[in-house]
Amino acid sequence: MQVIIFDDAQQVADSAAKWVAELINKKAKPVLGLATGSTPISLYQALVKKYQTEEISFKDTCTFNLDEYLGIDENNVQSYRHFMNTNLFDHVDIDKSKTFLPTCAQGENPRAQGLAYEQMIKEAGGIDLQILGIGANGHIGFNEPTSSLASRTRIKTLTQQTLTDNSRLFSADEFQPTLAMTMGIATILDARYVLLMATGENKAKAVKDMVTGAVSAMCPASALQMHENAIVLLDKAAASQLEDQEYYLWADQQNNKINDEFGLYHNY
Ligand SMILES: N[C@@H]1[C@@H](O)[C@H](O)[C@@H](COP(=O)(O)O)O[C@@H]1O
Repeated sequence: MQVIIFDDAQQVADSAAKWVAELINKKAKPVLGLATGSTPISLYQALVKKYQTEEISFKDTCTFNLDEYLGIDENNVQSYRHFMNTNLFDHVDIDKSKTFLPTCAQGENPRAQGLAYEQMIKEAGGIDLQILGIGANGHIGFNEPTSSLASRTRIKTLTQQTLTDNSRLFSADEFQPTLAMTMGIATILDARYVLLMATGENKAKAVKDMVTGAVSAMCPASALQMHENAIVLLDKAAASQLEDQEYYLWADQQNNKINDEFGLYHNY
């Protein structure tokens, strides 16, 4: 796990955008895994800027989102499809027919939908780079604590903590779904690279558990310790409970020299 600590959230977003841009520019048919939540919004803004300045084009990129609420219409402003359209897809040259979310409409079988999503990822050649945020309870996607580390795309019941954390995004008269479809932890671990962004003090405990805690279903993000290419981008507040901050900063300086010479990716 490569832990990189930045002064602030904007630097985290700029660094994440650099990883995405290098992938998009390097691969003929990049497959990008995307996340929702407030953390990656600044990444998407940075990517839109890079598109506007012609540093990148999304025309050959295919995307798979981590999760989506169950039975939600894509025109509902609370749907993650709406989130992706308004934060990224509507502002770049991506072909929307190549952007996928693990949807499950009313009446559809969530188990069959989960299997179909896994198959689609496989047919696209697998995910090159998966963007992740982290929940305050250590969840990734909607893989709540106790999720199997071998889980695949499926229906998941959200925890009270996640519902409370996300309730800020819903107005009082709006229905807040309690069920979601999410890529599983094994699905996420299959990505060639994973890039987790975490900012703010309220993520510090989850970040500590993920980076230095035991690999455990109680902290789903800790499964990333088993990933060959997991990069964790943190601002100082999110890194504040890590004991080895000096070491991470020093190791990053060494890595930067290698990155400057050989690029960020090594196994394409
Ligand atoms: N399913 C999403 C996660 O993918 C996201 O990482 C998490 C944290 O969101 P935020 O970045 O808003 O803190 O919230 C949601 O539950």
